[in-house]
This record gives sequence, structure tokens and C-alpha cells, in this order.
Amino acid sequence: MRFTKMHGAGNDYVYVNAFSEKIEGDVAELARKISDRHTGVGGDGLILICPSERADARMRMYNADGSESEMCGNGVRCVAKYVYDHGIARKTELKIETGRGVLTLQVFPENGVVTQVRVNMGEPILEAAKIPTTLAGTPPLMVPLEVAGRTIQVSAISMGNPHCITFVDEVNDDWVLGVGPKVETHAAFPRRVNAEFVKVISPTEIQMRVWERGSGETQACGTGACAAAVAAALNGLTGRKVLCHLPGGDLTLEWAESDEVYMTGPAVEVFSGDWTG
Ligand SMILES: N[C@H](CCC[C@H](N)C(=O)O)C(=O)O
Repeated sequence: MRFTKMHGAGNDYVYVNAFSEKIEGDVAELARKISDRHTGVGGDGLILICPSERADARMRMYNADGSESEMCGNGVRCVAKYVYDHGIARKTELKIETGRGVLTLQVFPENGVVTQVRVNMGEPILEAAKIPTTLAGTPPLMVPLEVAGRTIQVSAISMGNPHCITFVDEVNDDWVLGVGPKVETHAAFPRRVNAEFVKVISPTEIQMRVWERGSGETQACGTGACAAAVAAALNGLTGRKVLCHLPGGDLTLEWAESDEVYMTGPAVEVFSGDWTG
């Protein structure tokens, strides 16, 4: 099976073109095996680029533990790059079907190869039951959560997939590796949750690290950065346009007056190969 390794701000996935490749058997099992950094290709998960009846392509995204997620912001930018660069649809405005509907993306090619992608990520989902979380509020903002023997203040937002944002003074391992896994599996989040730890640098700049549901710490999370930007604006910590610094690079987020969140960031193809495992 032919695969392509791509990343967006260091958030790396193994991509398979399901227009041409036949994906057989248990996809969750394939995602676990192929994502393994010692015995597989290595990545934060597996993304299938599939035909769609409603869009130029459809993205299906699996975490490294085999669980399927509704959305992936860094992934959808890479899918758009793949669709353009590999000639599935040679248009600078693309539609990609995801678990949260059809998204519109703008690709920016340089010498025929896409380097940056801007995505209309849609409106944030603020209703607690739809995030889903048992925390109170629309959305829950700075609400207490008992975790790892302490009480922290968290905000919850969905961008199609669930996020729990904690604003901290310093983004460090204690938060991300210590608290992150406990937030992921906290009973307040019935479908588990992606946990973001965010330092506000200025009204236009934030720094973030993420502990992802199903994949652990990753170098960046597009949906998480959008959720963090919305939570920061709603908490009055920033304006509606921010630059987000992540371990693997920067993303630009803008929560437009239309209520839609626009994300701009890099998409990079690294190598291709044949999976024989
Ligand atoms: N890294 C992805 C999000 C993956 C989310 C996944 N871990 C989940 O279970 O929702 C992003 O760029 O948006």
C-alpha cells in the first residue's frame, strides 16, 4: 500500500490516497501499526484521502491509538495540499468533507507546490452537551475541574472534536505530561478530550502545547489552536485574531465576525513509500 508522510507544524500523519489504494481489513489496527515510531512508519495517526460525493475529497482521520476523530485541522490542510499537488483537483479553492461537514480551503502554491493553506474551520460549538462535556456553561469558561489532586480552571470548546483549554503561567511538562492525560480521560468528558495548555503572551499572541486524545503530546493541533483562540477571546484574554506558537511551528487564527474560525498554516510533504506490514 502506497503512503505519503506529511506534517503541518510538526503534527505528522501517514496519508493514504484512497482514490487509488485499496484499504483492506481493520483500519483502527492499521492506524495503530503504521503510527508506531519504532515498528511502523511513525506518526500521530493515519489519514485517509477518500473520494466524496459532496466535495473534492473526504478526510478520515485516526489517532495513533486507532480511535477515529471527527476533525483534524493540521490534517485537513495537508489533505488540501495533497489534493492540489497530486492533481486530484487542481484548484486553489478546495472543498474537503470531514466529520464536521464540508470545509472550504484556500491553497497557496509556490512554483506549483502548496506551502500554506487557509481553512474555514466553521463555527465553534459552544453548547456543553454537544462538546460533549458535563461541565456547566455555554461554553464552560474558567470552570473548576478536579484533576491530579488539584483544582484547575478550564474552558471547553468543540471545533467538531472536543477540546479542554487551561490557561497557565508557564506551559511546561507538569501541565502537558502530568495533567494532560488526566484531563483526556476525566469523567467530565464522556468522549474523552484533547487537552490544551495555553500561555497568553499578548492580546494577539499565545503559546500552546497539547496533549491529544488518542495520540499523546503532538507538536501542534490545528483544531486545538482554534479552540484556544476562541476560549482566549471569550475569556477576554486576547482579541479575535491571534498568532499561536506551538512546538512545531506557528498557526494564525482569526475568529471572524461571521462566527467562523479561519486558520492559516503550513503543509509539508516529507516522503512516500510502500507499506508492507
Ligand atoms: N491534531 C489535530 C487534531 C486531532 C484531534 C484528535 N486527537 C482527536 O481525537 O480529536 C488537529 O490538528 O486538529
